[in-house]
Amino acid sequence: MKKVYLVGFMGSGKSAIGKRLSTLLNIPFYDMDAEISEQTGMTIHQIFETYGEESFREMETNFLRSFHDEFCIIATGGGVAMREENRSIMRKTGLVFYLNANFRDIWRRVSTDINRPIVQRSSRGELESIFNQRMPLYLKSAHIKVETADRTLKEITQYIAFQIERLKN
Ligand SMILES: Nc1ncnc2c1ncn2[C@@H]1O[C@H](COP(=O)(O)OP(=O)(O)OP(=O)(O)O)[C@@H](O)[C@H]1O
Ligand SMILES: O=C(O)C1=C[C@@H](O)[C@@H](O)[C@H](O)C1
Ligand SMILES: [Mg+2]
Repeated sequence: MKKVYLVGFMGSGKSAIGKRLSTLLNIPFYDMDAEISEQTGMTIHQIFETYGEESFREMETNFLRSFHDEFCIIATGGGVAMREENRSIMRKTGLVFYLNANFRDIWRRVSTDINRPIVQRSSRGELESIFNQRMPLYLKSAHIKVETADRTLKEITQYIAFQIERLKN
């Protein structure tokens, strides 16, 4: 197995769990949002404002296309699993975990965060409808669905670590 990808909606814990997994298993960790920010020297917000969302989506696909071969953990951005090409690259080059969270928890975690442009421009109802539209595509991208509701970050991390150890050869 080459890579471990974490997919799921904004606030489902991809970045937080990715970091913890990396420490627990001693595997390098990359956060796509942070990597793209670093490459461009801009925040995600600035990229959306300056170039538009579609250009950001191209940057995500380019990241996946060109990322080097390495056994590592990758926390994807919340929209990455929406593109067929992205799903195909992830499934071919690694093991994909979908972090399933309920919308109530997600809203509590992200509604006041200024760093997520899609949250900033959406009402609660609009965000919930995006969440519902995206769900089938997260499922389609994933090899394993992880239920996160009522579980601590530690419990979720340990469960995914167990699955990685089980499937890595
Ligand atoms: N199961 C959980 N229990 C407690 N806190 C959680 C849990 N999952 C996520 N969080 C917290 O919610 C916040 C958002 O999580 P995180 O930034 O990891 O989401 P994300 O999936 O990376 O979102 P995005 O797609 O926007 O990058 C963080 O403060 C994280 O610690
Ligand atoms: O769900 C999304 O579309 C996004 C999630 C974040 O990780 C960032 O990639 C960006 O804010 C867009
Ligand atoms: Mg993240």
